[in-house]
Amino acid sequence: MRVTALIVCAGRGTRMGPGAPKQYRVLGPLPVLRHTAIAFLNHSRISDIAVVIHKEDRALYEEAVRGLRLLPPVIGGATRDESVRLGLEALADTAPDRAPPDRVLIHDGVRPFVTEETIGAVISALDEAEAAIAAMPVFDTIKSAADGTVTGTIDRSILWRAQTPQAFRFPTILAAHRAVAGRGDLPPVTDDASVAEALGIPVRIVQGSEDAFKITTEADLRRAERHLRGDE
Ligand SMILES: Nc1ccn([C@@H]2O[C@H](COP(=O)(O)OP(=O)(O)OP(=O)(O)O)[C@@H](O)[C@H]2O)c(=O)n1
Ligand SMILES: C[C@](O)(CO)[C@H](O)COP(=O)(O)O
Repeated sequence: MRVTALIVCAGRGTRMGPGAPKQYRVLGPLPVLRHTAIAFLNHSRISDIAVVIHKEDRALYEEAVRGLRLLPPVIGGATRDESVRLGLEALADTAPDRAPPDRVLIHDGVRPFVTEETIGAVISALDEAEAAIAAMPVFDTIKSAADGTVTGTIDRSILWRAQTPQAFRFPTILAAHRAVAGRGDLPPVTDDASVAEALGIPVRIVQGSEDAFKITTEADLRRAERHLRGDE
């Protein structure tokens, strides 16, 4: 069985502020992306890895992954879901040299601390399901509000914080992304489970890890440095 990790890294990291895109920022001794790629390279059930990059980041990418055995990078698009779809199409278009993957794990390149356990768990979940995502329960009290005033308290027992990897049987997610591409009648798509949900495909929840937080802001990068040092 071919299990491919599709690592999306074509964003601009605007919430991080000025400087190199966050996926190429140095975290400890290595670029963020290199940490992430190594986590998947070290997993015995991952067959290969492809990274989706921004068209202006080729040099940054080549430097960050120098010496790592990866599939050729794919140029992404203006939105995360477009980058994913372009990555999936590239994986589909590898015949006759290589058959498409059986399973694909779509992962944010800026979640470097993905765990071996979570990678294995989302892969295994696909034995019984077409889709499975890493997620974490909600521990805070969640409010709705309008004009700065609370309008209610949301039942947090039904809420989960979606993470990545988000794992799919490859034909399922390829068809789903193709089906929703360009549809203006759907709510904004911020993860790949949303694409599957839009088509009524059941998505299993798999326990993720608090360590697998997404690096979005400067504060997250500082948190990641502390995590790497073992200070949290
Ligand atoms: N057009 C895009 C947008 C995002 N991503 C990737 O999707 C992941 C999660 O997205 P996010 O954290 O929002 O990254 P950015 O879009 O770069 O951040 P911002 O919204 O702050 O610009 C990141 O690894 C990012 O590189 C992508 O491949 N293509
Ligand atoms: C895919 C994701 O990381 C799951 O939580 C999240 O949806 C990315 O959202 P962003 O708006 O691109 O940061």
